[in-house]
Amino acid sequence: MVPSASEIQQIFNRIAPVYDQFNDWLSLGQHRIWKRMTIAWSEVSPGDICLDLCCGSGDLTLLLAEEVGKTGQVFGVDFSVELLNQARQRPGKQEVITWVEGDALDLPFPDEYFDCATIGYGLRNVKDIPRCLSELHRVLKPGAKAAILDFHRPSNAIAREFQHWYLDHIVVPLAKANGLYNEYAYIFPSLDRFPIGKEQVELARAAGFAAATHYPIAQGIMGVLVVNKV
Ligand SMILES: C/C(=C\Cc1cc(O)c2ccccc2c1O)CCC[C@H](C)CCC[C@H](C)CCCC(C)C
Ligand SMILES: C[S@@+](CC[C@H](N)C(=O)[O-])C[C@H]1O[C@@H](n2cnc3c(N)ncnc32)[C@H](O)[C@@H]1O
Repeated sequence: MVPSASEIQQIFNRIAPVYDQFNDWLSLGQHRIWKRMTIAWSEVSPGDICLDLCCGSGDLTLLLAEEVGKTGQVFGVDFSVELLNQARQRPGKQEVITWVEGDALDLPFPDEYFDCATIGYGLRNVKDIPRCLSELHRVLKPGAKAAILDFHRPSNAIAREFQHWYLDHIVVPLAKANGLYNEYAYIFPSLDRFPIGKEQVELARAAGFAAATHYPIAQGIMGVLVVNKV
């Protein structure tokens, strides 16, 4: 069964206390590299006004904040109050960041407001991917780029087998031991129905992005969709 938006919100509120620690453990620290690659693809520059959509505990938001310098601004948007609370407490360049409790499907920003944007592990979790992409397109300035990091279903059969095995035998048991079985068991079905790279490119074009490229990373277990509003 596909969870409702409020069930998704509850999943992330419940995992908030362990979210960062689990990401480090489960990815053996690799998610930090994938997030730095995402920042590079966003082409963030000093002085930019940036959006980190579905910011969660704020990894990408804090990385963007390092790049925009003193004159830039970064907005981190999420609908999980508990993850936003974690984000607010983290060390880093908080002075250029505004944390916003909001819905990725109905963004509280004017048209053409942002110079660049990121989404980390958010697109797969929203209820309406075309609408999320269309909102992203609306709030970006002409010429702006966005980089969207998420799980991906590898085309290589060995990598695909490994991904299934890892989710079933490492991720879910660790979560279960910490009373979070349902929350982490949700990752596999959400990945199973998530469009693959080629389909993501088509969705981005339909949302109005003139250019869109999907880059598989980590043997195709993850991917970054880079979109450009021309
Ligand atoms: C970054 C990670 C998870 C983010 C994440 C995303 C979600 O949508 C969730 C939904 C519900 C609960 C939690 C999450 C959530 O934490 C961690 C990802 C780890 C991966 C499962 C795979 C890591 C595999 C390897 C150890 C790296 C292999 C690299 C290689 C080159 C093959
Ligand atoms: C897996 S977490 C990713 C957090 C962070 N971006 C990262 O890379 O670690 C997915 C996030 O998407 C948020 N999310 C899902 N649907 C949303 C929506 N409609 N509006 C705002 N946030 C949403 C969740 O609350 C959660 O914080």
